[in-house]
Amino acid sequence: MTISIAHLGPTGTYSEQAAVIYVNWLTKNTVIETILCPYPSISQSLHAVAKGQAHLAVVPVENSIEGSVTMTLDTVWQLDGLRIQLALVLPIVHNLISCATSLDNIQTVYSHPQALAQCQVWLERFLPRVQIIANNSTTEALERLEQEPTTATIASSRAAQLYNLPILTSGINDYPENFTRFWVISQGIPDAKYQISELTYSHTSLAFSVPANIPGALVKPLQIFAELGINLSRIESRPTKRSLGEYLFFIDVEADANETQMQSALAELTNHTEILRILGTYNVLPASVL
Ligand SMILES: O=C(O)C(=O)Cc1ccccc1
Repeated sequence: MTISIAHLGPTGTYSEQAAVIYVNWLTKNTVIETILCPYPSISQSLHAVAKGQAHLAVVPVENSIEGSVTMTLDTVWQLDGLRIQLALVLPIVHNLISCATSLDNIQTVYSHPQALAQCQVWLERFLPRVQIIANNSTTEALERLEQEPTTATIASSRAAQLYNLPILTSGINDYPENFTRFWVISQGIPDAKYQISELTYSHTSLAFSVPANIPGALVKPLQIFAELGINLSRIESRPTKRSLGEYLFFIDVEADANETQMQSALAELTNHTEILRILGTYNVLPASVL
């Protein structure tokens, strides 16, 4: 069986790097064969899965410095039926890739907004006068660098290698401890063949809207987990896009959705939420696999 895996392209993105790690793990642990399919945006890779054009998508969801990748959260909410099969966390090391011989010759820097944000102090210090242009991905502008020696891109060393381009300065992220969490996402019911086969799952991700914008609307959903002694590892709000000040909540819970306590929590949660989506119950690929 061959499955297609959508990811943010063109080739060499951090998302592709995460997809390759997942593919290596699949190859070692299953008989599944894979084909990687680059898409021009995170949203398009998720739409490809929703439309059945790809079996899976590997998308960034959260960075330890910059926080949520809002495009991922918004699209996962919008496309009902997507399921998280697995998570993996990748260390991120950004590099300034350019054919310029010195920083003084650079006029424009391109990259994905997350990468630009993760290097903003470095950029202000070493390239305070350059024009900064946000792209859909860290690799979108790489093909122009050879023709435009006054431009640079922030991307991975793997990307520099793939495009045969020089790294002018390496390790330019503002914080050395820089990690991004990726989700492996499918459409429909969870599928054991894409997951780490263990008896239980370590995480469950939920998203919900609350019935009314009233005092305490969020307290009750949170109280359910507190009272059952279930730990939350993340909470994020996003605008509903219906009216100013109305939010959706994304919650990661350190528990298996199939456990009895979680089943009670989820049943109770339906009484205190407007729309409740269980985005997935899954494990995290161990760091030893990276
Ligand atoms: O543009 C990429 O390479 C991506 O995969 C998005 C991204 C950007 C910066 C850090 C992690 C993921």
